[in-house]
Amino acid sequence: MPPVFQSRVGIPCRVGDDGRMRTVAEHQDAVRALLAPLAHRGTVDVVAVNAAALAGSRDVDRVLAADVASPIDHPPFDNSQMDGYAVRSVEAVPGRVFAVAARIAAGDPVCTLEPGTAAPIMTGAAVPVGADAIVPIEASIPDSFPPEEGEHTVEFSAPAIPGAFVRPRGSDLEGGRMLLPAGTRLGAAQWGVLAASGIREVRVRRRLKVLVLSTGDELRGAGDELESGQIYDANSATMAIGVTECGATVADVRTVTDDAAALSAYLASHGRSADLILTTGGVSKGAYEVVRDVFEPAGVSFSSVAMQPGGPQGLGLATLTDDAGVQFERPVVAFPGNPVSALVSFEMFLRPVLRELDGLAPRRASSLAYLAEPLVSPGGKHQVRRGRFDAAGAVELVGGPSSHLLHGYATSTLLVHVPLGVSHLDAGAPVETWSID
Ligand SMILES: Nc1nc2c(c(=O)[nH]1)N[C@H]1C(S)=C(S)[C@@H](COP(=O)(O)OP(=O)(O)OC[C@H]3O[C@@H](n4cnc5c(N)ncnc54)[C@H](O)[C@@H]3O)O[C@H]1N2
Ligand code: MOO
Repeated sequence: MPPVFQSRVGIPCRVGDDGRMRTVAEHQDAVRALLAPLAHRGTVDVVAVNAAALAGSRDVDRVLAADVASPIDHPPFDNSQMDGYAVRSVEAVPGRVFAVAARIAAGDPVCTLEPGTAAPIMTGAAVPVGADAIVPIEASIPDSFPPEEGEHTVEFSAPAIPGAFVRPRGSDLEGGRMLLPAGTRLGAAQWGVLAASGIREVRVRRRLKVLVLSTGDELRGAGDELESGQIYDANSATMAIGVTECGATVADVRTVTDDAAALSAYLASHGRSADLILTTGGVSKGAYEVVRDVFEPAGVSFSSVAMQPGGPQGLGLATLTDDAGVQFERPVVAFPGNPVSALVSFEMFLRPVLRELDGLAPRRASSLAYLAEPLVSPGGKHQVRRGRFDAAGAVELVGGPSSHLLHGYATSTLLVHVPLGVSHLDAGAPVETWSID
């Protein structure tokens, strides 16, 4: 029974008959297995719970490495939910006249309410000892606070119910209980509750470090003059930013030439700095396949995956040697150089695993949609096209299937999946789409 690519919206398809190529699902599993040990990267970072330092920093988006218990009750004391009067509920019947006690503002220390009095209290202020209910100012007569000077009286138009408009101490969370468990992704609300607990710093998972290497003699960087036959390097940007969007960090991003000795020297000096080495280019069948030349002898396998674009792939644990002559191992994921091939490979193989390792939702939102136009696909491969919704909600394709069409990719909002075994789809046919908007 040949392996099956199980589409996320349930379109199963058989693998082609040649039996030589890996299926997408098999390669996905291989990448996940290779990178699984990175889940147990030992060290943690300590980040200060400091709004000013966190604002605008990448540290806002971190994952807790350890459980955090609350050192205090939330709220830390019974407090008023309304601007009104703190009263003893048994006394507060309509028609009864109260002497107005001293005002209680948020931030004032806890005081005591004398019997027969009602204390003006502001939202968030500590409920005085003896009071068990708050009457909102709207239910008082007069319905505005009297001046602080002089003696005043107040009555209420409705009875006070015990506990009314009191926010009891510990009603959100009692001190000592779990505030946030290990593995929690920190966002605005989570940083807020840490701050509200008075916690000064938290231990977060260290980010994965990825070495991003683009290979090719033809590649130049922004600011360089292009000479004949040269192009600007796109993959350094797509891969480094893709990695960053997965919560990982880029140990170094480098454009390297098709010079095996130079790449080996670079790996000797920088290879240890990363958890993972991600390369683009130099993996197919040309005369200058530097990635293959350097990593194949180091233990990385190069094979074809039944996917288009993104067919040629390298994957494995490389045994490398550092400048001191000491061997070390690093997982290597090698994508083809064509920019769309590299991006589609990233989407299909690396993005889900990196995001999962960082506690992020691994999958793109997917939906079944209908093609606005017919398409053809190599039946023996899972094709990934780029597209967007037209005005009628059908999927129009953006550009052709070729793997150099990066502008088309950049102006698309959908990846359109044409499963293995399908060589033609009519307009109106259902397709699985992933939102890359
Ligand atoms: N005889 C064969 N030729 C090719 C095959 C094959 O099976 N037999 N496969 C083709 C496929 S499919 C792909 S994909 C590419 C993969 O090639 P490489 O990974 O070796 O990549 P390069 O040759 O280095 O580059 C391919 C293409 O992409 C451009 N490129 C590379 N890096 C970048 C970058 N960082 N930024 C922008 N553009 C980049 C490069 O200039 C080439 O045009 O092989 C096919 N050939
Ligand atoms: O498989 Mo290649 O990645 O089409 O250009």
